[in-house]
Amino acid sequence: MNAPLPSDPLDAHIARRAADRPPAVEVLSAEKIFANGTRALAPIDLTIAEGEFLTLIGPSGCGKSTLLKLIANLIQPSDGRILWWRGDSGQVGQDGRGLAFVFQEPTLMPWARVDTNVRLPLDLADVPRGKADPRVSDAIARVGLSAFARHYPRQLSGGMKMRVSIARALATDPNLLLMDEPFGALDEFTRNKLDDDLIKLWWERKLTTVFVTHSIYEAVFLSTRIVVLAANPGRIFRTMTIDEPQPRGQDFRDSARFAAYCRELSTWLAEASLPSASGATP
Ligand SMILES: Nc1ncnc2c1ncn2[C@@H]1O[C@H](COP(=O)(O)OP(=O)(O)OP(=O)(O)O)[C@@H](O)[C@H]1O
Repeated sequence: MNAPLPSDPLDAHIARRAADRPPAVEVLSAEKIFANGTRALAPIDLTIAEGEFLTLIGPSGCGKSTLLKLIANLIQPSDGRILWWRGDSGQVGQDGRGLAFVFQEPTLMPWARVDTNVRLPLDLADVPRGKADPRVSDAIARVGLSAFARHYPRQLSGGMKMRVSIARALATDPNLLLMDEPFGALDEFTRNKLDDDLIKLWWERKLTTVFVTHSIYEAVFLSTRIVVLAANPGRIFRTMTIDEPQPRGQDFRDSARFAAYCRELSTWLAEASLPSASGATP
């Protein structure tokens, strides 16, 4: 097959485009050592441009979730800094910018209907009902669940529950969407469908997104850039740019270029998983 292989460092074209946009997130020599002494991340430097869809992938325990939580300001770096839109990440929420975090579990309130679940972050922020309700309806419509707004979570499939979780994130109108293996528990068909919808949502809003997955196919399909991490301690192993037209669909999945990206990424993941790459002592 003659499909061109993906470029390793950002190629000049993409680098120029990324340079045109302000950085949404800057990870500046951020390191994480947990209280028990586990060195989860060696100092990491990573700049995420506004509007990027960046995916973190790597062997189990390489620090993907830790890096995502650092970016989310859910945990603090042991050293180094995280900046959001060139400001301290602790300031976010106070400057009109916000983030939403989607976890692997949809974490819905079982006793509350879909619309009430989606309204939760707005209720917590004391947004008046008159303002909140249209945003809730819009978010539910965006994930294709308008007909289920008055249903309870127990009446929904796993994929639909995850859509509710995404709607809840979108209702807050975030500037930064962080997703930690959101579709990892779903079957492949449902996962592909949600990936199709997610890429459309991302494309409509150009919402800066940081996504964690174990799936090579999902990473290649969704991302503008993929960061491969290696473990012990977690660090950036390689970066792959997926410079393909958006929004992507089944034609991209079926293309020779998609297969070439996946093959290359698979090789990199295998290399990142070797003990010599992980820095583990034999
Ligand atoms: N709260 C914690 N306290 C101590 N060690 C932790 C803590 N959270 C994570 N770790 C350790 O930090 C390392 C990175 O964990 P992390 O969950 O970020 O990896 P991951 O790449 O997301 O893993 P997976 O792919 O299995 O979800 C692991 O060695 C893990 O055991």
